[in-house]
Amino acid sequence: MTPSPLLHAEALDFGLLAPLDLRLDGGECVALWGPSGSGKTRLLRALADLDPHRGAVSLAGRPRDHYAGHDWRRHVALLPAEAPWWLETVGEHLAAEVPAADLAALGFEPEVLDWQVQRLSTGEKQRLALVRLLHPRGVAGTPAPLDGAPPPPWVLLLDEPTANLDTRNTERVERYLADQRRAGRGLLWVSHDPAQRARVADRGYTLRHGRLEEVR
Ligand SMILES: Nc1ncnc2c1ncn2[C@@H]1O[C@H](COP(=O)(O)OP(=O)(O)OP(=O)(O)O)[C@@H](O)[C@H]1O
Repeated sequence: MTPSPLLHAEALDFGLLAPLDLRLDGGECVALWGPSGSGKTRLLRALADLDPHRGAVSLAGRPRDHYAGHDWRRHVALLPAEAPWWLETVGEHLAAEVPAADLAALGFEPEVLDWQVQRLSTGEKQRLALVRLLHPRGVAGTPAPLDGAPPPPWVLLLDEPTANLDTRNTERVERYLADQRRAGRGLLWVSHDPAQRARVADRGYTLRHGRLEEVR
């Protein structure tokens, strides 16, 4: 029997594209690309259950309805192209126990937690939003993971996570995300860069003529 995919969308319809099927396994990185305005962000938002949609989406074999809304979004976590920041300091946005190793992997000293958000550059915001995706503040009662599963999030929906970064920081982010794959998380990664897709992804989906097509 084929094991169920980590994330599975069947006949997903959010009003822009033909109803689409998509699967993502744990430990897999799948690239997503297509022209500007083709619907990549809206697809990620539908998978994260942030916008209305029809069709069946399941996580670890359990349908969306099995999970409370906040629990789904904790497990199927979206990194937007421009993540919002609403509190004064970086540290206020992150879990109190955010590992220094995660900060260091993305080029930060622990002092970054005291930095004012308003001083952050675009690229610093992008890298710190990735740390926050893995270690958000104020997530009550992290559910016990399934056997062998990493702590949530299990799926990372990444909207051009290196768009504002130089080569060195792009490498840091790629390494950090490779570590997340090794931990068993599944990555759906929007990238316009064919060289990056070849480096990081096992396969891909492209949006063409209002349809999602799988590319191997
Ligand atoms: N809330 C919304 N309501 C209606 N249309 C929307 C909404 N958000 C986005 N759109 C439209 O849906 C289309 C797809 O937008 P989307 O942001 O998903 O594109 P994209 O593929 O991510 O593009 P880019 O590569 O430029 O980021 C665009 O025409 C956009 O204007």
